[in-house]
Amino acid sequence: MGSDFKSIPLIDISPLVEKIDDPNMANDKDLLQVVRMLDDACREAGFFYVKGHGIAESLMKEVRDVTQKFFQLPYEEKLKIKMTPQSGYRGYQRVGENVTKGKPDMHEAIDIMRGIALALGGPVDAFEGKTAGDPFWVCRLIGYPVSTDIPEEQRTDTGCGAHTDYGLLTLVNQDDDICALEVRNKSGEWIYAKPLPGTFVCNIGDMLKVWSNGIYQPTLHRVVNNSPRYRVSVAFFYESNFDAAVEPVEFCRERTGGFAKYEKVVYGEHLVQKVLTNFVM
Ligand SMILES: O=C(O)CCC(=O)C(=O)O
Ligand SMILES: [Fe+2]
Repeated sequence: MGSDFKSIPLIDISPLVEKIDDPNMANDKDLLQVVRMLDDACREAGFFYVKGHGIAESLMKEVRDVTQKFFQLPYEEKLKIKMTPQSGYRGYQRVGENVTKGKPDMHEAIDIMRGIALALGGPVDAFEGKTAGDPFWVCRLIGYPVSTDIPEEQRTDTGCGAHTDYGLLTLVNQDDDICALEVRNKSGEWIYAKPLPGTFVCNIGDMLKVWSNGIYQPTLHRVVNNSPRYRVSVAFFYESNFDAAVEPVEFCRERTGGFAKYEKVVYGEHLVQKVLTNFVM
């Protein structure tokens, strides 16, 4: 579990995308090969790139361009959609408002999500009648300013401090010409997840560790924008339902000595605990 990987694998998932609704998918050799590569990547690095996902590179770029445009607006404009408890913790977060391990992160962001208001006791009506049992996802648009554009008294050296993601799987559409996302291997070296145009960088989160009884381990990562340009990324977090009780599944327990290495976790509780320690208002 975990290794001294020096680079992050790139996986062409087109056989999987093509056959995803095919009842005979389990007999497809190309598809099985993709599944094997995904399995290896989750065991070794906890990180992988995907191509062949079917989303046009032009659309991925457009999403980043719109994100960039929003963050260029005057601060007063951005504040019109400010993230508050009343907004269900959706909306705009200024530079320094997000905190990782006690240190303010040098990024601004917009969170678009559902479910979390219920978990945090926010207004349920903001969520169009959705209930706690609905699948949970969060989309986060992130901007990392050039450090000299941040007032010196606010400035730290990290765009986003070292962390693992909370949920199951994260997909990141990152700027295609700025190297800033770093992933830690077992020896403690930081390996760049350098941009590969047209790909998503994917990584597994804390819940997949519990579910797989530790066969898959989430990997620490951080963002440091040392480039002379503003960087944007768009992250999609795929998560457990907030009321889901996640525990090691039986076939993973059998493969790892027969007993559960992790206790049952109610996802909403894990999330609230992590989000509240990551947030200042
Ligand atoms: O901006 C990135 O490339 C990654 C951001 C990240 O790790 C996160 O928001 O959890
Ligand atoms: Fe992350």
